[in-house]
Amino acid sequence: MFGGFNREIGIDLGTANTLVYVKGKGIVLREPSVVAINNDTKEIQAVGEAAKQMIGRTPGSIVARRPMKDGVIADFETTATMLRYFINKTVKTRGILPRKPFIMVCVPSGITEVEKRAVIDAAKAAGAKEAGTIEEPLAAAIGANLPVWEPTGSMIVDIGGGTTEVAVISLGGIVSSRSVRVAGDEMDEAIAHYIKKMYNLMIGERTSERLKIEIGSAIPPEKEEFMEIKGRDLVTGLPKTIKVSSTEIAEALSETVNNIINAVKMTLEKTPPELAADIMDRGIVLAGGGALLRNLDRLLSQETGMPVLIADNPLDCVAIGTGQSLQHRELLQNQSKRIKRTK
Ligand SMILES: Nc1ncnc2c1ncn2[C@@H]1O[C@H](COP(=O)(O)OP(=O)(O)OP(=O)(O)O)[C@@H](O)[C@H]1O
Repeated sequence: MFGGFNREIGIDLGTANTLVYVKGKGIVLREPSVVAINNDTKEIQAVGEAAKQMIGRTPGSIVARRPMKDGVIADFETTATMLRYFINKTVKTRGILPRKPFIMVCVPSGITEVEKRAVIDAAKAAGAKEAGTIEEPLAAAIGANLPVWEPTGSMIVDIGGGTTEVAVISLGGIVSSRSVRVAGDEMDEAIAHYIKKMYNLMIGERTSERLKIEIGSAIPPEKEEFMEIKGRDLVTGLPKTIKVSSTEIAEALSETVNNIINAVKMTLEKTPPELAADIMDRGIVLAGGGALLRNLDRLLSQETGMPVLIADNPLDCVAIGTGQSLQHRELLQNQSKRIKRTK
């Protein structure tokens, strides 16, 4: 019924970024999941990239916030407004959104039925003929081209902004999974904390993220790299510039990285032996922006004794998988009926 060319849209409603995928066109919108609100009037000042630029730079009355912080919908009203804004922006600026599309929205696993309903309502309010939701690990696995519909075990580790979702999937369903609130945001916080402790320097969220992306690594890299950063000296209260090394950032990240590795190990321990053997053959697949942290694949492989691969487009996997899942709506519906029956 919804098979018409590009009437299907997938939206990855992520903690850090929201992506819109249109069948036949690919990813057409990619913006930070940030909303700036005027606290006095409660009016929305900016959404997406414009709002992200405001983080840490707003006057008292305006707050730039991430309505999905920690991988859950912390502020539903704002999330719904943000979703509507992104759908409308896709229609207006690109003019490619089909009329009355079917919209599939990827949501963090473990959100409540009420929250799912509210996401569906927000998508409908933004013009969807019909809307559905898919859980993030399943979408990531589809986007990473794992054989999720077959009777074989696949393991996906999706390291996003707020959460790391580890799941073993077989026959279109999640067999065992673990979701921990330790991912990219926590890495940024760990870096800021380390710089404060070692240098008495306060740095902003965006500076820590740059350190992580530019010189961060899960194990100290063979070739040392350095980066200059600016912050506020906590002793003098004045701006100051310092030079930080990649070894220092690896040290700052070690605890967070270990927590992610432990989540993978715990999920492997709960995985039935036949499926574990399949994963051993195929390897653990990393997705999400956190998969790009240098040497994380190497360290995870050393720690688990399993092959570890990074998905082709780790940042886009979930959005692509969400869009592609529409082709398998019937399988998804059957699967969720099966899961409800066995609960
Ligand atoms: N090269 C990189 N190295 C390390 N981390 C990176 C890199 N590029 C992006 N990231 C991090 O990836 C995270 C965003 O990933 P992604 O877009 O997959 O998250 P999300 O889907 O929005 O979040 P969630 O899955 O929690 O809902 C951010 O924390 C970002 O800093």
